[in-house]
Amino acid sequence: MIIRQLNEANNSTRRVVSPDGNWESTRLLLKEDKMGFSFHITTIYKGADFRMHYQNHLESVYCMSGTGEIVNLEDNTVHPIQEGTLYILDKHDRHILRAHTEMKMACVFNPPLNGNEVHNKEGAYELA
Ligand SMILES: CC(=O)NCC[C@H](N)C(=O)O
Repeated sequence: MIIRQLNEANNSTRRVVSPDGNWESTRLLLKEDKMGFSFHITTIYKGADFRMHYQNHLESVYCMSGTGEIVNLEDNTVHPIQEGTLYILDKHDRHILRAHTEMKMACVFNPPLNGNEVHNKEGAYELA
């Protein structure tokens, strides 16, 4: 069994701050834990408006607090995000995320991240 505390992880190298100024993410569970997925608590900063395309990963994102919206660039639909919303990028969907307020998200990635990934120009994480 593995037990981790967010407040401890926030003060460690598990906390990654994106150089683009849009988000930070504390990666509580990583590839090295051999669970087959990684689990992160992510803060999207208020006013963030950015494009992503996880070409190499599937991702589920659950909103714990805050409000915003996601644009599905595959069909140009816009979906509000609020506490309790889960969006699932099951088709490597190109998307834009907008934060109307700060948003706290719980994120699961398959395959798991190694720990220090930040987005490349495409808004993807490279595979190690
Ligand atoms: C929701 C989202 O994809 N935010 C970018 C950061 C990512 N969740 C991560 O934890 O690396």
